[in-house]
Amino acid sequence: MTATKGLEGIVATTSSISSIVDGVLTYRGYDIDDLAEHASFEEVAYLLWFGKLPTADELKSLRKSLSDYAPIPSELIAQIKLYPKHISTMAALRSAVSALALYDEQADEMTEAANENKAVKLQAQLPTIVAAISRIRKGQEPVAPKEGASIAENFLYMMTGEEPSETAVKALDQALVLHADHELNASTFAARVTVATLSDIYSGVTSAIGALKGPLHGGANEAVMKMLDEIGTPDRLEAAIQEKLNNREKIMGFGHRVYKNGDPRAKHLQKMSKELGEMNNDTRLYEMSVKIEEIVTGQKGLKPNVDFYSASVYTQLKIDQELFTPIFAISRVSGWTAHILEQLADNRIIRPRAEYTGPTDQKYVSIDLR
Ligand SMILES: CC(=O)SCCNC(=O)CCNC(=O)[C@H](O)C(C)(C)COP(=O)(O)OP(=O)(O)OC[C@H]1O[C@@H](n2cnc3c(N)ncnc32)[C@H](O)[C@@H]1OP(=O)(O)O
Ligand SMILES: O=C([O-])CC(=O)C(=O)O
Repeated sequence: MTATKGLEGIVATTSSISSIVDGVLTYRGYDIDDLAEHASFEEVAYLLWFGKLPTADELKSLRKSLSDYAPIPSELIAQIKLYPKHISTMAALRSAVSALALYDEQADEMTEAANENKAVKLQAQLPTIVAAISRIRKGQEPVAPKEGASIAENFLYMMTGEEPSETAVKALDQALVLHADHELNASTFAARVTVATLSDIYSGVTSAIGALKGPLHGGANEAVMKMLDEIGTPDRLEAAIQEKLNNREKIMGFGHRVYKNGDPRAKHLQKMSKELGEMNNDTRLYEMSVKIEEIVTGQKGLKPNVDFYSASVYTQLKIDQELFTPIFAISRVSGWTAHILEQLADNRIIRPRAEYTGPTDQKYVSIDLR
C-alpha cells in the first residue's frame, strides 16, 4: 500500500453531476461558459439535483418551493443571537445549519423523496441564515425573506433590508452559478463521506461547511480581500507581492489541484469585476487584482482560481468580507446536496486505508518504568 499525499489524482467515485476534462468544467454535460451566460442559479440547482434543465413549469414550481421554505424557525434566530460575537461567520453558519436539523421533523427520514425535499429546503434556508447571522452580528434585527424573489435578490435584500439593484442581482446570480458545483472538491467529498455512513443530509452539509471554511478551499475568497486591503494602494502592490513570493508565502486565490492551465470560471469573475468597477467609477480593486495576476502568473506560472476575482466582485457589490465564504456555501449547497443524493442512490460506506508509518514491535512498559 502506498499513500498519495492529498489523494492527488485518485479517482474516488463515479459521478454524473459535474466534470473537469482538459480544463473544461461542465455541469451535467453543459459547459460552465454556456450556463454562466444564460442560466439562472435556480435553473442550475434544478439541473444539478434532477439531471436536466427544468421546463418553465418545473422552474416556477421550484422557485415557489424555495420561496415557501425560505423563512427559518424563530428558535434558530434566538439561538444565533446567543452566539459569541468573536466567532467567524462560517463557524456561526456551521453551527446554525447543524441546529436547523433539530427543527426539521423529516431530518432523519432517508427516503429519496424526503432527501430531495430537504435539499430544496437547505438551499432555501441557507441564504436566510447567512443574512440573519450578518445582521445579528451588527446588532440589527434579521429581515424576513421576500416572497417570490430569486435566491440572489432575496439574499441581497435580507442582508441590507433594501431593494438591490438589477445589476447587483445579476452579478450575484452569475457568481452563484459559477460556484455551484465542482466535482470531488474537499467539501463535497466531506459531505459524501458523512452521508455514506447513512447519516442524514444536515450532517453531510454541516461537514461540508466545515471543510469549505478553510483558507485552502472556500475561505480563500475572504483571504484574497484581506490581502488586497493589507496592500491598500497600487503603489505598494509590487513590493508587497514580491515579498510574499520571496518568503514562499502562498498567494491566496491562486493555484488549483485540478486546473494547471487556468480556471474557466475566473474569466467570468474578472469581467464582472471590471464592469462593476467601471460602473462605480472606481476600478482600483480590479486593477490591483490584474497586477497581482501579472506578477504571480509571470513568476510562478500560477493562475487565478474562482476565489481570486470573486473577492473584488463581492466588495464592489458592497458585501462584507466576512460573508464571502458563506456566499460560496449558499451556492455550493446545491452541489453538495446533489452529490449527497447521488451518493445515497447507490451507497457504499467510504472507508479507504492508511499506509502505516509508525513504530512496530513495541512492547508494553508499565507506567512506573516509563
Ligand atoms: C474553491 C477553491 O477551493 S479553489 C482553491 C482556493 N485556495 C487558494 O486559493 C489557496 C492558495 N492555493 C493553494 O494553497 C493551492 O494552490 C491549492 C490548495 C489550491 C492546491 O494545492 P495543491 O494541489 O496541493 O498544490 P501544491 O500546494 O502542491 O502546489 C504546488 C506548488 O505550487 C505552489 N503553490 C501552489 N499554490 C500557490 C499559491 N497560491 N501561492 C504560491 N505558491 C503556490 C506550492 O507551494 C507548491 O510549490 P513547491 O512545489 O515549490 O512546493
Ligand atoms: O475543486 C476544488 O478543489 C476546489 C473547489 O471547490 C473549486 O474550485 O470550486
